[in-house]
Amino acid sequence: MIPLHINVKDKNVLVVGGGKIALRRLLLFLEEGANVIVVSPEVVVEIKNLSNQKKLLWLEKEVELSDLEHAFIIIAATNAPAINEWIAENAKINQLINVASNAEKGNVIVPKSIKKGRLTMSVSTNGASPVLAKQICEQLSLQFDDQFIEELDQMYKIRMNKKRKN
Ligand SMILES: C[C@@]1(CC(=O)O)c2cc3[nH]c(cc4nc(cc5[nH]c(cc(n2)[C@H]1CCC(=O)O)[C@@](C)(CC(=O)O)[C@@H]5CCC(=O)O)C(CC(=O)O)=C4CCC(=O)O)c(CCC(=O)O)c3CC(=O)O
Ligand SMILES: NC(=O)C1=CN([C@@H]2O[C@H](COP(=O)(O)OP(=O)(O)OC[C@H]3O[C@@H](n4cnc5c(N)ncnc54)[C@H](O)[C@@H]3O)[C@@H](O)[C@H]2O)C=CC1
Repeated sequence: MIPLHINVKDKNVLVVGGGKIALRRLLLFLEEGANVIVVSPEVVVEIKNLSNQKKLLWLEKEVELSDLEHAFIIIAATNAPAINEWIAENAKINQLINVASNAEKGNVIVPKSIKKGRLTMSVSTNGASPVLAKQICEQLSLQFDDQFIEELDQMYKIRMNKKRKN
């Protein structure tokens, strides 16, 4: 696996399942301006609220083949591993698919990530220990204080100015 930072703004993201893992995943995508569709017969109250606020579309049903069609990224996060794997098997070869119950069945994994201004840190243990990935990422992020983040922003502005002149 190689790490990539993907721009998901205005991209269709299908989240199958409506539990706490689905919620954790979809919040990441909503923050980045993706169009999130949740397919699940039941959802946690936070997802219900987001649906009422029109921040996402909730389809109150079990997943069907046709739901997968227009998704750029699919998150298979039901509590039935067989359903999650069925989703992965039926995704098209060029779709990105995350299987929450078994990373190896999908083609993307969600690392632990922390954003501070323009700095993004992300850590994956390739499924060995998600808890350790979280700890390592949090420790890493302590090395960068607010002043560093402001300096980074200045660097960005200077760099953009230079690029414009070239
Ligand atoms: C492969 C991956 C797939 C993916 O991309 O989804 C995956 C898979 C699995 N996680 C499982 C369990 C837990 N995962 C967490 C927590 C997190 N898991 C995250 C990522 C990933 N988890 C991806 C790999 C990351 C890497 O490579 O290091 C974090 C970092 C990011 C995020 O989830 O946002 C997030 C940090 C939390 C935060 O920030 O709060 C906790 C603790 C908690 O929830 O607090 C537990 C319970 C304790 C335990 O079991 O260790 C199980 C077993 C499920 C079962 O038993 O049914 C599987 C399935 C399997 O291993 O096959
Ligand atoms: N990647 C990670 O960080 C972690 C992954 N997991 C895995 O994530 C999965 C989900 O965990 P939770 O959110 O805690 O489960 P949960 O039990 O809280 O939620 C499961 C959701 O799936 C929905 N669902 C069930 N069958 C469905 C179907 N046929 N179509 C559509 N939706 C369906 C249910 O309505 C429910 O909303 C589990 O498989 C678990 O193994 C669990 C912990 C951490």
